Amino acid sequence: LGWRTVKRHPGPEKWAESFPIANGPRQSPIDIVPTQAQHDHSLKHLKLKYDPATAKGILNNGHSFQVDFVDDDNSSTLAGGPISGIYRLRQFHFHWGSSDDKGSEHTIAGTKFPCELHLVHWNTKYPNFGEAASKPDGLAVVGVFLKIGSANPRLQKVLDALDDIRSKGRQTTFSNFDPKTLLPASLDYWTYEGSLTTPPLLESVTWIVLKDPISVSPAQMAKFRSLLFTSEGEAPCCMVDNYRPPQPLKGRKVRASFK
Ligand SMILES: Oc1ccc(S)c(O)c1
Ligand SMILES: [Zn+2]
Repeated sequence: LGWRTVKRHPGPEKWAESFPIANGPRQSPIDIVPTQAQHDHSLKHLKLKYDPATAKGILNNGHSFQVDFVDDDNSSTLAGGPISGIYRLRQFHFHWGSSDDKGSEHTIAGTKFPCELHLVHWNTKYPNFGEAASKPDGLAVVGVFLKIGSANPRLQKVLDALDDIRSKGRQTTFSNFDPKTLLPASLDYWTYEGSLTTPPLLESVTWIVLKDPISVSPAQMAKFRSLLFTSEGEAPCCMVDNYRPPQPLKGRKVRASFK
């Protein structure tokens, strides 16, 4: 293998060796085909209630970066939509590409976006995130596409924090941030039953993928790509292409909240 082709980080094609669920019946992401999605008028509108004071920190975990939230009460929650009960916001993170023509995990009729935001919530019928993550109705993740356009001022505070967490394992405080400011005007969504898209690939996620993207500029995308997969002291490897490609639908139905 030439140096260009050597795989520094065992990518998605290797995951099934350690995580057989990678070939399971409800894996994510998927390609969403709008014409094949079924409008379900019994789907409720999304109820998102986020308290900026619950923002806690920002961490480079070696496969993405995440903004963590205090989740020991119902200050920041998701309800309504396809889910029953109340789910608490745990963290949000992104997946992105090495160039603007790829990077999202879900695709829309084959169209890839340069980046995708995941807001991760856990079902409060379970005692904590770890317990919920192992249950079929344990997690609800809101997915938001980012599309190249004008610079998005709402992203800037997150991107400005990346200078302090360039390497794997770095974290810093991140407070007073309302993730609702990252959402598009319309909360129309597709929903289906799926999984985490990174190991352990647990099949515990009700996916809620918003139809409308938010904008991100090429310069802002370059900030994402300035992060490193590697720890300080290791040969630096840019954190890019941390997306899993679409997985087989295996008979699942995708429902639409809109006509
Ligand atoms: O906890 C997580 C939930 C969803 C996704 S896609 C993750 O990467 C982690
Ligand atoms: Zn994710």
